[in-house]
Amino acid sequence: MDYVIIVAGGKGLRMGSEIPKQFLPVAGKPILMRTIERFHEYSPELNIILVLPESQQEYWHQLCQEHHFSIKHQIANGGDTRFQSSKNGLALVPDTEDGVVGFHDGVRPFVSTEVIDECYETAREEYAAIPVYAVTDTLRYIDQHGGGKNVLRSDYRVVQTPQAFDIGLAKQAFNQEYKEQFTDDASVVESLGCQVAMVDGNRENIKITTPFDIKIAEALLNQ
Ligand SMILES: Nc1ccn([C@@H]2O[C@H](COP(=O)(O)OP(=O)(O)OP(=O)(O)O)[C@@H](O)[C@H]2O)c(=O)n1
Ligand SMILES: C[C@](O)(CO)[C@H](O)COP(=O)(O)O
Repeated sequence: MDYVIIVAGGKGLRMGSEIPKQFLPVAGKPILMRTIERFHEYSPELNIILVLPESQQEYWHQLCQEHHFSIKHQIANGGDTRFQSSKNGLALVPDTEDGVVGFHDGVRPFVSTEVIDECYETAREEYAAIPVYAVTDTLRYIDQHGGGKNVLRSDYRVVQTPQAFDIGLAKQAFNQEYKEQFTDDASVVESLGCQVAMVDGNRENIKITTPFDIKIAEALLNQ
């Protein structure tokens, strides 16, 4: 059986909104519902685990009632770091389970079902897969003294989610002690010494982080 862990346990500080950003409506519907719908559309059989701060779970249930949102999911408590939130979600996947588990940001509602499929199928064959896309701006490295120099952008990729792994591998990876460089789930798996395959992401799969991203999200839905 396959799983997706949708992490929405963060503080949304860069958004600065009164309502946590994952609940903000885009074209009338909370972002988090749009994200969950994408995975249900990919596969109605997929087991969905949603990670939310305990203090927001009651509000989420109210929103689900208001919006008649009925896609089945389990809920895990958010942690102080993304690593801890992912780990709390993974704890709800039985140790005996075979298959693939994906980790996806609750605030990436525009992932395509093709990209989800590519990540899951690549992880089934190669144990670990993440979606990436090429950098389109010039990139500049800034040194400790405030100086800088351009770097070769073709050496870099922008990383998205879902990040998909063999369940056994993910369980082993998240047994490690937390390290500061764990900014995504692939970095946790790589710290075991494993290779992570890259697949093409979709450019619209933005992480809604700041108020500007809400404008982009509205525009994407109105095109
Ligand atoms: N302790 C944390 C931190 C982040 N996340 C989740 O990881 C995703 C990507 O993180 P980001 O967009 O940076 O969200 P926040 O950490 O909430 O934002 P900020 O850094 O602005 O506070 C989000 O869906 C966020 O809810 C999480 O589940 N638990
Ligand atoms: C996981 C992620 O979305 C991949 O781009 C990203 O690393 C999360 O970053 P943040 O540190 O939570 O902003």
